[in-house]
Amino acid sequence: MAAIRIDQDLCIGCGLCVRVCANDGVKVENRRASITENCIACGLCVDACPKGAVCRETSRASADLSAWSGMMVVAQTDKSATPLPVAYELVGVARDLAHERGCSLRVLVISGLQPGCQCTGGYAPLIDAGADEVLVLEDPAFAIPDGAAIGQAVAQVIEQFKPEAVLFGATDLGREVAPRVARELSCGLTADCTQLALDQEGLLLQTRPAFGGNLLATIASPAARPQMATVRPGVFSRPEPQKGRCGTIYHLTAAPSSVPGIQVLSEESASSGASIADAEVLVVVGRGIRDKKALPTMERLAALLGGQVACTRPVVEAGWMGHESQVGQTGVSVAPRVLISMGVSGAIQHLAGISGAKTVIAVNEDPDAPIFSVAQAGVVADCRQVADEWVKYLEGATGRSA
Ligand SMILES: Cc1cc2nc3c(=O)[nH]c(=O)nc-3n(C[C@H](O)[C@H](O)[C@H](O)COP(=O)(O)OP(=O)(O)OC[C@H]3O[C@@H](n4cnc5c(N)ncnc54)[C@H](O)[C@@H]3O)c2cc1C
Repeated sequence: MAAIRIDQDLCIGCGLCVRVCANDGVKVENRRASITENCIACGLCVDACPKGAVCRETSRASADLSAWSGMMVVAQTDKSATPLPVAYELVGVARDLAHERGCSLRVLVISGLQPGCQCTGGYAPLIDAGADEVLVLEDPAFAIPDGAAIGQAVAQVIEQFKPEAVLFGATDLGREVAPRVARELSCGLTADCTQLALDQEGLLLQTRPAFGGNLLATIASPAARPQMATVRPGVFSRPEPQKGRCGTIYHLTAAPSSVPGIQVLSEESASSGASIADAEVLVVVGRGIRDKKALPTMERLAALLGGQVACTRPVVEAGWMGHESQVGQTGVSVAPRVLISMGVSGAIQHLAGISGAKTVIAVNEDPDAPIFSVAQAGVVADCRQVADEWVKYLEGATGRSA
């Protein structure tokens, strides 16, 4: 990130910089301007200064942009050090960007296993998915999702390999690690991107919904490296593996952490089920189910279809389901093969999380509900009645009953 510097020899103390600053980030004393601690480096004062006395000062990380090249994906892993599905989704999009840019793609795997150990199946699938190099950063301490320690280690690897762009999955841990890395490297970070592209000069264009999804903001980072973005699980699809692709796997040892580590005193499972981000079939319930008592039927329907139940934000706010089940802008992005939407209006913040669904079947009493505009099949009816009938039919067809 750039900071603002004032050349005291050029400054005439006119105060135009103070007038344009919305943040009390600059003051004039004794006919000379100086930057205060409130400065957010927006640069309005740079443009306003008639004498060119105010300028941006580039940081350590961004000093020599040409030293940074190639793409990097930071791959979070599960307890067995197997990369999460979102890592493959990121490799797919980063591979396309690297191809367009004519550069290489490294995947940095965060492994909590003992040095030299690898997950079942190894890391070759990352190469099949598009990585040219896989760097396995190993430290048994990473078995604990400690954002501070992992962030510090990831920043060190990034400084060593100097990729021009780095992508993180917007998982709980990714959302904690990525800002710490950005802070450590003094670069920017765009959270929750839904599109990534390159401009003519090869700058990473990072697009994300803003203002409740009513606006798409495209953000570039021309003055700092690396360019960094987080992407939610399910936004991009997992690439088809290309068996036999060439690539190299390296094992790196993390430097000892200098941040105070997290100490685990006891463990309690927050949810027993699999993530809704990975479900092939989802029954998404909205406020239209009207009562928590309707949930068991929805769960039964989901089970009979081989899927899981997810929900809208009001259902979480009512305390009927946990936040890990919420689909949408402030929840999880999902990409099931079939999504059955029960009593969901289809607000834009909810639709932001279901764009990856292949087929949407919507059940709503209101024929004008916006959910129908994204559905391939729609039923105008009471969703509780439809769920009852559907469960009865499936139980009859399969011979199973609750
Ligand atoms: C910054 C921000 C972030 C947000 N993030 C999210 C998010 O991540 N996820 C999310 O879901 N929301 C989010 N919201 C809230 C969002 O704007 C909507 O309020 C929410 O999605 C509406 O949920 P709903 O469809 O369950 O409820 P409602 O809007 O109340 O819709 C209920 C629907 O059910 C229908 N209905 C009623 N009874 C029945 C019945 N018996 N059978 C069939 N249909 C019936 C109604 O016709 C209606 O269409 C966010 C809002 C903001 C401002």
